[in-house]
Amino acid sequence: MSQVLPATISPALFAERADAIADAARELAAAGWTPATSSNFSMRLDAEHAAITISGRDKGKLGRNDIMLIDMHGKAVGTDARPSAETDLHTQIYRRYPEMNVVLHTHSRTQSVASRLFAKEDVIRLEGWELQKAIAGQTTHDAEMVIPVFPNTQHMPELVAQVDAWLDSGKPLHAYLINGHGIYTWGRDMAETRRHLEALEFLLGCELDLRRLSA
Ligand SMILES: CSC[C@@H](O)[C@@H](O)C(=O)COP(=O)(O)O
Ligand SMILES: [Zn+2]
Repeated sequence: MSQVLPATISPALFAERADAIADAARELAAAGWTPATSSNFSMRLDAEHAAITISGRDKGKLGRNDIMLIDMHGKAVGTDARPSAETDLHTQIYRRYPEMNVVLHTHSRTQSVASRLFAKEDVIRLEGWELQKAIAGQTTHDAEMVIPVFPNTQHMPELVAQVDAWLDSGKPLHAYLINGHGIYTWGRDMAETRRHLEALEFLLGCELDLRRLSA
């Protein structure tokens, strides 16, 4: 499946972003966070376009040809390939946060179990962990960081509406879990987004351990 680029996007830029996505995906897959073709990854290219993983590919074996171009409404651009089934959750972040350039979604065991356990409470409240400072803008362990857990659905507009409702209420949002599904987080560049994802994986694991030990 070939990718034709609009004249405004240089092949070098697309290749660089596609390689960055594939590299990150390979590393996250090696950590066991993308089982059975799950997870999806994207990077903004300009105000109107993003590069995103093609749906259904093994995320541990991605190359440049597994990444495609979309517009900010989630439509394929210059290819017949099918973008991630969860593309709308990526474009929503790019539309709502013009300063964000990377979105990562994974399905680790820790993320999956935490999403089920904390779904009853609708949110996970993180407080007192030094690693909260790995999230951009967080300056102390001594503040509460709230990660919502949204109900899962196969109907993407419902998920988008849940995230929109949270954002419209004015509450901060650094990441969210989807119940029984996984995590979404984002950042200004790949390094920041990877840091967010790693910190959240660690913090969710700590919260699970605390629940287990205090049961
Ligand atoms: C293989 S089950 C996981 C999928 O349903 C989905 O949640 C996912 O993360 C990957 O979907 P994809 O369409 O490949 O981006
Ligand atoms: Zn998913």
